[in-house]
Amino acid sequence: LHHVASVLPHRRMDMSRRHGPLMHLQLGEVPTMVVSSAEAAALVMKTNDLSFAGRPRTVTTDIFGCAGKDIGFAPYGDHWRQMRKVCIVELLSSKQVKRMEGIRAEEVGNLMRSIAAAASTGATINLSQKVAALSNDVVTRAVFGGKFAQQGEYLRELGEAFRLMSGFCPVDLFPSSRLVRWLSNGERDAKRSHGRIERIIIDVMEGRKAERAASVGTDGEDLLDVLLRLQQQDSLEFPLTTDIIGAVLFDIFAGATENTATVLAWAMWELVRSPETMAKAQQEVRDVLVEDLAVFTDRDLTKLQYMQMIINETFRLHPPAALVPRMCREDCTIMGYDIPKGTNVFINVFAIAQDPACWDNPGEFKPDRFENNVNYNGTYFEFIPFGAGRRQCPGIQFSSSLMEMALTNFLYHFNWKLPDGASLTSFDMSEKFGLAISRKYDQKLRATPHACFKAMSSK
Ligand code: HEM
Repeated sequence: LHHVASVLPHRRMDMSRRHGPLMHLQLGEVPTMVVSSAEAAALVMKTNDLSFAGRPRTVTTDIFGCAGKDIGFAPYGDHWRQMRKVCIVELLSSKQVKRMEGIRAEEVGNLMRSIAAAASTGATINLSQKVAALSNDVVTRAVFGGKFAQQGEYLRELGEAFRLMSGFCPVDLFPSSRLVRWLSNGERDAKRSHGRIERIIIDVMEGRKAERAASVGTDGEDLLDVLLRLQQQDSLEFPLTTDIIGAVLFDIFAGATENTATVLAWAMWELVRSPETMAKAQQEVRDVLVEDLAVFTDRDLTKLQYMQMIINETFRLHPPAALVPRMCREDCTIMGYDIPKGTNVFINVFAIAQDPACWDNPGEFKPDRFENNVNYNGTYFEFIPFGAGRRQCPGIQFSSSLMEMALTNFLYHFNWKLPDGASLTSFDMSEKFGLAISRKYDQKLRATPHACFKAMSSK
C-alpha cells in the first residue's frame, strides 16, 4: 500500500516491469488489478470489454457522482446507457462541438491579446494559469452560456472536489472501517463540497427555468439548456432529476477543464525544451497558414499534420488520466489468470505508453514517431490516453478542438523561450498527482510576437 498510495501512483505501479503486465495489488481492503501492457489492455478493453465495463465504487465517487447517477462513475447498466447516449447525441456530438467553435475562437483570441499585452512589456507569462483560465472559460461558456454570479465559487468548489477525488483516500481503501471513516476528513469534506456544488446548480437551474419560460426555440442553446429541454420533454426512461443534471455537469467539468489545460501546458513545456521541434512546428503553422488571421479556427487546423503529431506525443509522454479505473463485472480469465467479479482494475495508460516493447526511446519527446498514423481513437492499445471500448471518453473531440486551436495560435503568433535567468524549477519535470497529472511547477515563459500578430494587433 505504501508503494502505490504515494504521490505518484502511476509511476510506482510501474513495478509491473518486474511483476508483469497483470499485477494483483491488495490496496487496503480493495483487490485491484493493474494492467500494464498493450496486449493486456486490449484483452480488458476490447476482447472482454463488457466484463470490464464497470467503474469502481468508492465512498468519494458515490458522493460526487450521486451514487452512480452521472456518466463517468455510473455502474454499467440501463441508467449509464441512457446517460451516455444523452452525452454522445446531445451534449458532445460533432454538431454540438462545431457549434461551440465561436466560443473557442473568442476565448483563444482573448488569450492571444492578453499574451501580446504581457509580451509588449517584457513580462513573464504564467502559461499554466493562462491555459487553466482558458479551459475553465470555454467550458463555463459551453455549459452555462456565459459568466454567472456564483461562477467563482462554483469553480473553487470543483477544484476542491477534484482534489478530494484524486489519489487514494483512506475511506476508499478501507470502506468498511468505521474508525477510518471517523478519523479521516475525506468523507466529511466531500459531502460538504458536494452540498455547496449542488446548491449552486439548483440556483442556476431555477434561474434558467424562469428565463426559458419566457423564450422559445433551441437556437443558441448551451449544454444546461439542452439538459433542461430533455428534462421538460420527459421522454427518457429515467427522468432527468436535478441531482442527475448536477452530476452530469460535474462530469463535464471534471473531464474537460484540468485535462485539457494540463496537456496544453505540457506540450508547450516540451516544445520550449526542444528548440528544433519548436522550430519545425512553427515552420509548419507559418508555412501552411498563409492568411494573417488574429485567430486560426477549425477550418485552418485540418491542414496541420505535425501539430497533431506534437499533440499525440504530448499525450503519450504525459497522459493526464494515467490510471483508467474499471471494475470487473463477472468472473473472467485474462492471460491465464482468474479475475473474480468485483475486482477493481487500473489500466496504467502511462506505463503502456512508456513500454520499450512498443516505443523506441520511450522517455524522449519525438513527435515524428507518430508519422505512422497511430492515434488516440482507441484502436491502438499502446496509446490510449482517452481509454477505449464502451467507456471510452466521449469528450475527445471537445478537448482536441480546443487544444489544436490554442496550440496553433500560440505557435503562429509568438516565439517562446524561458525567461532570462530561469530558475532550476523551470527545467524540473516533477509531476503533481491530481485528477489530471500536471507539472508540479507552473510553466513561466517569455513570449515575443511574431511579425504577423504585431501587424494584426496594431490594426
Ligand atoms: C485531455 C482531455 C481528456 C482526457 C485525457 C480524458 C480522458 C478520459 C479517460 C481516460 C476516460 C476513461 C475511459 C475509459 O474508461 O476507457 C474518460 C472518461 C470520460 N470523459 Fe474524458 N478525457 C478528456 C476530456 C474530456 C472532456 C472534454 C469531457 C467532456 C466535455 C470528458 C468527459 C468524460 C466522461 C463523461 C467520461 C466517462 C465516460 C463513461 O464512463 O462512459 N472528458 N476520459
